[in-house]
Amino acid sequence: MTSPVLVALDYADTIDALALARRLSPELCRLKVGKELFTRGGPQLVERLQELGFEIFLDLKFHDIPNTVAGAVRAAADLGVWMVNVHAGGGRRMMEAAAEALAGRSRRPLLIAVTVLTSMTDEDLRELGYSEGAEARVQKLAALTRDSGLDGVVCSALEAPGLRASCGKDFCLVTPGIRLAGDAAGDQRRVVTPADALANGADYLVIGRSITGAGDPLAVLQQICSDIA
Ligand SMILES: O=C(O)c1cc(=O)[nH]c(=O)n1[C@@H]1O[C@H](COP(=O)(O)O)[C@@H](O)[C@H]1O
Repeated sequence: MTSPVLVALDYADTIDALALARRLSPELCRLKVGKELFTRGGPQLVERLQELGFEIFLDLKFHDIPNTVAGAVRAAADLGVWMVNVHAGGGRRMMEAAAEALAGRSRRPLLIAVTVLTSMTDEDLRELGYSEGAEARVQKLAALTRDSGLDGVVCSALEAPGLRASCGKDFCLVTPGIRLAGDAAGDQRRVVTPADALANGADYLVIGRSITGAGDPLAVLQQICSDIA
């Protein structure tokens, strides 16, 4: 599996999610199960997608007290998922507890922290009381994430060059907010094309509606994979 594409299965219905998965191929992508679909389909759906041969990014963005997040991450690992995430805003002790919960497992998911959501702008951050912009805030949260022993971060590919320089080549950069030329940004604000995201140093591209909303999702996925090969 060399494809960097993670297809976001943001569906309200498990039947639709499974139908899309059956049209795609584990050779071309991994699948991301987020809050909406997991709340509908639960662990059983994750297991069914894994039975189809897909590796799963369980995107539940855990953000709670350290003990609770450690337990949630352990539960995700027991499901056999490939990647799981927490919010870096939960702080050092929360992230350390999450990393500790996975320590010593023979097979463990990659543990990643969300920095600043790709739907947010500098103005949104100011409203929350942060004087720094997204770039500086992502840098700060990524450094804390790395120091807390996690494998990498979720960020916009706009921040990837700076993070590659500061966090090193082995720090995993997962980038949503991916849009094909001409696609509507929708609720996303910090958007980048697949080729530019990889050129900026991203390891993985999270792509939802550009694929799931297409008339022929497999054709779009194949086109993306050939464009970035
Ligand atoms: O953690 C994520 O995956 C995530 C973090 C972030 O900052 N921004 C973001 O869009 N995501 C997820 O990435 C996906 C993007 O979907 P599209 O905007 O449809 O490509 C959604 O499932 C989001 O939940």
